[in-house]
Amino acid sequence: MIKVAIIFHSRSGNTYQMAVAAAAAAVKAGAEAQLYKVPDLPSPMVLDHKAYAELNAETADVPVATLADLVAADAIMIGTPVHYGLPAPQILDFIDHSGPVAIPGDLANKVVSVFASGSMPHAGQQAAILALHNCICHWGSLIVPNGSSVEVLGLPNNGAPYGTCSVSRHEANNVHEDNLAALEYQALRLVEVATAYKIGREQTTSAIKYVDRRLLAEKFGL
Ligand SMILES: Cc1cc2nc3c(=O)[nH]c(=O)nc-3n(C[C@H](O)[C@H](O)[C@H](O)COP(=O)(O)O)c2cc1C
Repeated sequence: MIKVAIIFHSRSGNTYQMAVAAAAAAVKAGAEAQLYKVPDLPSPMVLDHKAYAELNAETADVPVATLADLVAADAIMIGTPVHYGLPAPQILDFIDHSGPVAIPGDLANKVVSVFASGSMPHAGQQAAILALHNCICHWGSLIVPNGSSVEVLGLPNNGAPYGTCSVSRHEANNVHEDNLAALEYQALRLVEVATAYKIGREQTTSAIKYVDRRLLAEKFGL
């Protein structure tokens, strides 16, 4: 069974709502799904303190992501709020610390897909997703975008081929049903690609086997 790790950061619940929908969709697609929140930073800029406190209580039992969780997964979804047109710094900080598994190629056979929530239309959701696509290239993983061929992706509140984007209008837990439907497609597509890739890898020679772990251990202390 394909294991999907859904890694997210959220402050007012929108990205969390998207992550929950993605997990349900991955399970519906026949995979095993686990949500992970990335560690918070020491002094987060919080706009909606009530929603932040409620979300902290609601996600108290959601495990904090570790690098081992990335390695254990076949497929990874990353969910982020948009911060000044970029992914949230919590997500970037987590990725910054992924060297010990990224450098030796332990993430190279992962299939990865990204979604984002911003407050306003055209205010950086796609830029944030594409910024995370850059990181995924450094991991050597396979990016699964949404594309635009399927009807659900053309619903009025969808349209970004890169990954599902929501517009919260500064409201907590305000993800539109069009976006939830797009996430169902995105998770199904991710599970499909991860399944095909897993079967295909059993029938081919892995390029990753050429990684010289001894050299990396010497150079980076990994
Ligand atoms: C520091 C900061 C910067 C933000 N910058 C943007 C931005 O560039 N574009 C945007 O659409 N929303 C921006 N927002 C709003 C959030 O992205 C938006 O409210 C999002 O839905 C929050 O997701 P969450 O409910 O999962 O926390 C910003 C919020 C914060 C706290």
